[in-house]
Amino acid sequence: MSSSDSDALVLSDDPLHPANLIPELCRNFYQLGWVTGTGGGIGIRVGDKVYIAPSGVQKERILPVHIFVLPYPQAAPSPHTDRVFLRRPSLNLKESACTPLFWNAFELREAGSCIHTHSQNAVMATLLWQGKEFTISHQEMIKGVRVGGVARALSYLDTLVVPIIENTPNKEDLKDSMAEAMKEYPNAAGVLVRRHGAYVWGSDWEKGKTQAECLDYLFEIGVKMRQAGITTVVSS
Ligand SMILES: CSCCC(=O)C(=O)COP(=O)(O)O
Ligand SMILES: [Zn+2]
Repeated sequence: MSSSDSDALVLSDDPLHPANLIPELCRNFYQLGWVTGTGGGIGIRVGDKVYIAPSGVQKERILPVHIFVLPYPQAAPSPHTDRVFLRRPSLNLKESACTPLFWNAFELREAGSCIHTHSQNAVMATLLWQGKEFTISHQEMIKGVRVGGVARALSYLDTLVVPIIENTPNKEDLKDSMAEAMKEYPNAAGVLVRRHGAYVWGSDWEKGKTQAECLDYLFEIGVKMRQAGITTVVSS
């Protein structure tokens, strides 16, 4: 494929094209403090293509030409390449180190997007919930969260449970523990990574964004409640 052919995979006048959405969403997430200092990001899958941002760059300054495009499902990689690409940026960039983790959401939940945040709300939740689960109940925003991130919405009467996995020095090493947590908690809409952040997904980019917003709200209110010493639920 020539570079102009492969550029056609990321150059579009449509603001909803994933190569336009990823830069826009990353700018929004930067304002929320989710992707500062180059950390965090989003991967979007539409049908048989996955769109991924570069690694280690200022995520709020990404352009469509910086986007990698990978086939989905991923063909078996050759011994000389880790991954198969339909399009790589001409600049000397590497795909996000989150790619294998985003793949967990695509494969295990048939997700259409996966968002990785370095939100301090998520990190604080993993510090105040020292076990392997974050839980919260009796919050209206629980109704915005979907079972498994992609199915029916939870009810006000449901308790939200998000598994917490331990961080590792190398991001790639999180793939297996994230997948194990997703299998052990099939109803969870995301996975928290202790002292690091969260991975949240949805069936498309909009629903993934909504899931990430609802979960981040619940991490924040949960943290504030613990810090205020509120441990009981008062009814009526
Ligand atoms: C200060 S960022 C450390 C690496 C990390 O956790 C991260 O999310 C960055 O991922 P990237 O997409 O830049 O490979
Ligand atoms: Zn990270």
